[in-house]
Amino acid sequence: MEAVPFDSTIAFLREGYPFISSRCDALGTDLFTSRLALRPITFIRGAEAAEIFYAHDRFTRVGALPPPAQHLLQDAGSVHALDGGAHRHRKAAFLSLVAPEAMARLGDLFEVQWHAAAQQWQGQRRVVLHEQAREILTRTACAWAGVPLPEHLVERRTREFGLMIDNAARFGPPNWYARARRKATDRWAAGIIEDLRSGELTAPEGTAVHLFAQHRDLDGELLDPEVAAVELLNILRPTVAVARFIVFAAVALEEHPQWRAAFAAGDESDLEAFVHEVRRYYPFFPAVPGRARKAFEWRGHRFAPGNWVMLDLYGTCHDARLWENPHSFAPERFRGWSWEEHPWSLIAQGAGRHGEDHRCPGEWSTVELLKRATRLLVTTDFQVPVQDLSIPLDHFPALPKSGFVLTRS
Ligand code: HEM
Repeated sequence: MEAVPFDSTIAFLREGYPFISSRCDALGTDLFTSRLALRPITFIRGAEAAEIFYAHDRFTRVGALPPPAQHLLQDAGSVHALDGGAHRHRKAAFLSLVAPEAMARLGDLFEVQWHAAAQQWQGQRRVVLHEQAREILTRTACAWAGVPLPEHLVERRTREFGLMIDNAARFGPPNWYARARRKATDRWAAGIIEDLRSGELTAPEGTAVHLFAQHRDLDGELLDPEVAAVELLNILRPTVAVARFIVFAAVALEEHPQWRAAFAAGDESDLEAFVHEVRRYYPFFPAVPGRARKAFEWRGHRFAPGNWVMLDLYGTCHDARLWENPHSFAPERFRGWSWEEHPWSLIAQGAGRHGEDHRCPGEWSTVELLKRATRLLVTTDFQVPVQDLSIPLDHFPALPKSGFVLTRS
């Protein structure tokens, strides 16, 4: 392994998720500088780095993600692109959607859609869990968010969300295609917001579409329909992305059958711990980029405003100083654990405080959906045929090559 290349682009793409942490381990540090696409960057890793990166508004996301990724993920005008008071105000709106009752409703809708899909599986010899979960989640997310989704649009919307997720870290034609397709999704979502505002459509209070159609920023103005649409998609797309974690939960149940046996027997005392371990152990977002807003110093390194920094999420979730045997799948480690007490260690979905920092407001949805999916995976009748369940770490975002094939006896 070359210690630190002058430009890390090729090494990062070739080595994938462990790139930052393997360099940090080799150098005995939590910080090193290099370049990505020739742009100077500082890579940081670990719980203290997570605190530096998330707390006290030290970093902005503006200008941090390359446009090909940004357009497919959070996009311009979103909560992610805001800082300070404007960010906290918009973030509070997101957090108003995730109260316990709303999570129970999300989980119930998911179960209904899962059972409907499982009926269809009966007529099929084999299905791919990742594809099925994406469609189930597209239906679930739209129903939960108050978005009308006629049957003839289900496949199309599922495909568009999938393209955004799969191609955010790719460059060239696949990314251009996904971005072109996203334009149609943006128009569809903006149309729904406009129909709601004109009264042509109604949605219950407490749903995401109702919220973003009515939401006013700190200046008292309604969001532009395009921005409200972006925020609506920032609920729908990542909810569909939970399909990857559902596949990882299925892999974990297959490779650690004692958990399948416990949950199937109705012992759910470790269900939440299992779900947190799925989020910690399996690779999803490798790292998050930001740009320094203020000058400060950490570990002898001087950060100047505008400096580009990348926090290692995967490496921090596998940091041996935080996790005993970090490369073992061991849900027991999360018994009695709470993210309020440990905001800087399980950072697969960002770090810090949800209301103040850029930490993911979808963590409760993710946990709820994963708990429901795990329960359904152990109670739905199917077989797991021999297949390659290995997860290549040099592909962003990762997934077993088979997508997890299920067959029926
Ligand atoms: C599929 C699993 C998910 C993963 C791996 C994930 C990951 C992340 C990460 C790493 C961040 C922090 C980004 C940063 O610091 O720059 C984030 C932020 C965000 N996530 Fe998630 N997320 C997931 C699910 C969700 C869900 C289900 C929702 C919505 C219901 C959601 C909505 C958001 C939003 C709106 C932000 C921006 C928050 C802010 O800037 O304050 N995510 N997510």
